[in-house]
Amino acid sequence: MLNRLRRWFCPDLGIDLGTANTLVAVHGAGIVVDEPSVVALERGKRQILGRGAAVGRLARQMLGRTPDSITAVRPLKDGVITDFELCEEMLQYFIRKALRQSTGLRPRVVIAVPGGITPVEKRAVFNSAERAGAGRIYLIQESKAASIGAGLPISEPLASMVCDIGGGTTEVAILSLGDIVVSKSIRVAGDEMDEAIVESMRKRFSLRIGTQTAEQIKIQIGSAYPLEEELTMEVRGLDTISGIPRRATVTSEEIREALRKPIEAILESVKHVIEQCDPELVADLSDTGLVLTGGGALLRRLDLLMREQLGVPVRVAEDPLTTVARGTAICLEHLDHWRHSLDSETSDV
Ligand SMILES: Nc1ncnc2c1ncn2[C@@H]1O[C@H](COP(=O)(O)OP(=O)(O)OP(=O)(O)O)[C@@H](O)[C@H]1O
Repeated sequence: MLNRLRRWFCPDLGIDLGTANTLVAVHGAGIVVDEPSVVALERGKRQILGRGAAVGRLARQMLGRTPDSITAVRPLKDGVITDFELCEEMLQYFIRKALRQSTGLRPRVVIAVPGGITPVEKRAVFNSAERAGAGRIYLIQESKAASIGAGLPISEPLASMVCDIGGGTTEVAILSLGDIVVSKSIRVAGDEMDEAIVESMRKRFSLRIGTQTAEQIKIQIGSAYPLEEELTMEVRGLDTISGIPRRATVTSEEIREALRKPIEAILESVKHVIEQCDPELVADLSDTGLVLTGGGALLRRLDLLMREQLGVPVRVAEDPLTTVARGTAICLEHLDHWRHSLDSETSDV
């Protein structure tokens, strides 16, 4: 009763602290924060602009287009915190936004983290969350949160497989009886795809573009497998020889070729996980298949390529960008069931 009252005043928060986006989910209210993981600073200073409000969407608009006096920074890279102070301020901003009104109480939070993070990186997440105002803090592996969010029957004695392709990391796991049986986390995901497009534009078209433009190209015409109708897009950039702005028309075939390496790396990690798994569980996969989550799952026809290469059914989760955050919220809802398998720490509540 006391707990329920406490939660009414200060709801528990599920957080997908991502390289590209941070999402906060509240039980009963769904996703209440969905913003890019970016902060804007005055160049040479450590203070976030707008008295700490230039965070998320507002800061992202500044990324790559900032006047010389302003710089926009992402506090995470490859799924882990690279700037502790800024990450803490960003988290604080998002937690406040999610709670709407301050009661002085510290919320319980479940934070999704990549499977491959080191103890030092884990500590950084605990510390940032604690200083950002969290009470008891639980860490859950992203692949597990993704499986829960995608509604996979992971508590059953049956293999479920998930591949979460985010901005900084790809998390692949086979789960059964509530836990991860085999997993792999690689630091190749959406950001690496954007870099591959930047590189290809430079080599093929002698055109310099930023990663923001590369991401737009990926989203607009990117694909992993031939399309029924191939697409084109006009891209603006700087001619690497003359140094003046120029346009070029790029095709989806060219972008597919540019994305070949990162996609191959992701496919290899999925194959590796399948190879490591017990044959009995692998047999289940021909029925249960693989579920793709994370923003990278939205790449056109990635499911088709994977199905062809892996020989198991592959489907994209519903609303893949929010699957991990929804998984953390479900986990909070059934904390007694999941608690034993989570890392946890508490600050003075
Ligand atoms: N339609 C799309 N096609 C391809 N990629 C997409 C699409 N929409 C978003 N993305 C990519 O998805 C990535 C962001 O996904 P997501 O929000 O799941 O990652 P994250 O949780 O922030 O990262 P991580 O889990 O690595 O910390 C970005 O690289 C973005 O470019």
